[in-house]
Amino acid sequence: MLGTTQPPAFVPPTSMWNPLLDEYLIDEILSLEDEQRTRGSKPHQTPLTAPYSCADNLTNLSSQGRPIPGNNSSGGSGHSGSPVGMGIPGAMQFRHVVSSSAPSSSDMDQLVRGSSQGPVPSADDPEHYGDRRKKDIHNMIERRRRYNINDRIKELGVMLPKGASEAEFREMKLNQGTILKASCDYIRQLQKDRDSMIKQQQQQNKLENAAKQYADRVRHHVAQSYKSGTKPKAIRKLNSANSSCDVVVECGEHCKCDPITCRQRVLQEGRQIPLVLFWEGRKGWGLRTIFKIPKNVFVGEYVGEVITFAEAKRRNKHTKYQFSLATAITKLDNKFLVIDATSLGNETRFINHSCNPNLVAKLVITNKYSEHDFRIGFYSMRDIEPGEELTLNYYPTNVKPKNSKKGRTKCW
Ligand SMILES: C[S@@+](CC[C@H](N)C(=O)[O-])C[C@H]1O[C@@H](n2cnc3c(N)ncnc32)[C@H](O)[C@@H]1O
Repeated sequence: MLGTTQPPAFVPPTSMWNPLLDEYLIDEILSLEDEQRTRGSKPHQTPLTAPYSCADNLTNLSSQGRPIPGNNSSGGSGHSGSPVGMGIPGAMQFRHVVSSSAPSSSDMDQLVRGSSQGPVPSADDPEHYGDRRKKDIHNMIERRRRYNINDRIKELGVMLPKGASEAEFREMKLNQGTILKASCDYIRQLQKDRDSMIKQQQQQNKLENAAKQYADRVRHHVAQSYKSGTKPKAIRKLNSANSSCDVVVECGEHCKCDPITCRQRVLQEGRQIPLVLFWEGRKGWGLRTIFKIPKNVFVGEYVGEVITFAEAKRRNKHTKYQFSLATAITKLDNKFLVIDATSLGNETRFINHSCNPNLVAKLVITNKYSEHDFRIGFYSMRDIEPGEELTLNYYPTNVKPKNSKKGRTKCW
């Protein structure tokens, strides 16, 4: 290999061991050695004064006027433990770390100088001498590589997570095989974790984008409705909320409308008008409005436990918070259910009775395919002034009041 103008085609190492690389190194060392010997034999040439290291040669070849193809690295000293970018083709990919327990540069130096123990081969037999030197250097490199591998495996063992308990970990027989296997497992786990983190991050980004788009759409629609002069949903009137209609049908999950802009989902959005609880003397607690409520506006929903008539009858003596659908409408498919707000309910259970009410109760259907989605909504029958009490006729004319005498509606 030495003496050829072109270096051998270099295959980037896929492992720590690369025979081509060894050959190349050995040839380079021997050629340097030859060069020195030749220089030293010429009397008028300056001998080498600085301590000369074989390992230094490996890393400083390029600076000594022997260009090595592909060598971009300035190199290190090659001494124990320091990362060295080898001055050889493909060195960029091959970051070599010299083992701390490996034979040192001076060992290598000695070897190259031929001061190692054992008979020195005669210089008269250059072929034999060359072969012997080659073999020694090869062995030395091989030893260094082995030490290096061992040290890196030890390092991996120290870096591995301790697992369940440190004591258990210490008891584990950490031979090189187990360390390598545990390292592979650990790296695999890290890769999995990284993948799932990336997925989570992507999911989160998606959700954030969706939320942002949603908020933008809401802002856009509110701005549009203000521009076109329509009122925002909070005090929007519902066409069907007039006293001549007992049933209000809202858009539900089967409607194709946009849930944000749909004007037929008023009750489903909940109460928008602020109300206050007020002590009404003999009537007990009552409900008042702080702001003016225009006519035909949704005010609130009566919520509670939905029970059967039979169950309502059984509980009747113990509660005053039952609201029967039959009192809001006369008949709906013969299904009369009762909403009991005794143990579960909201502020609308404090609406008191009046023969001259300002609210009307309506049956609201939000999902026409489910009989359980009948709900009770309260709507303003007229304009209600700020501070006025909200009232409802508990006994519409077509329903016989439970405490009436001779069919006459009891009215306070
Ligand atoms: C649904 S609750 C209304 C809230 C009730 N005021 C409270 O403090 O719990 C119905 C009860 O309120 C009382 N009530 C409602 N309207 C009334 C009125 N106009 N006059 C007297 N009491 C009334 C009756 O005791 C009735 O049984």
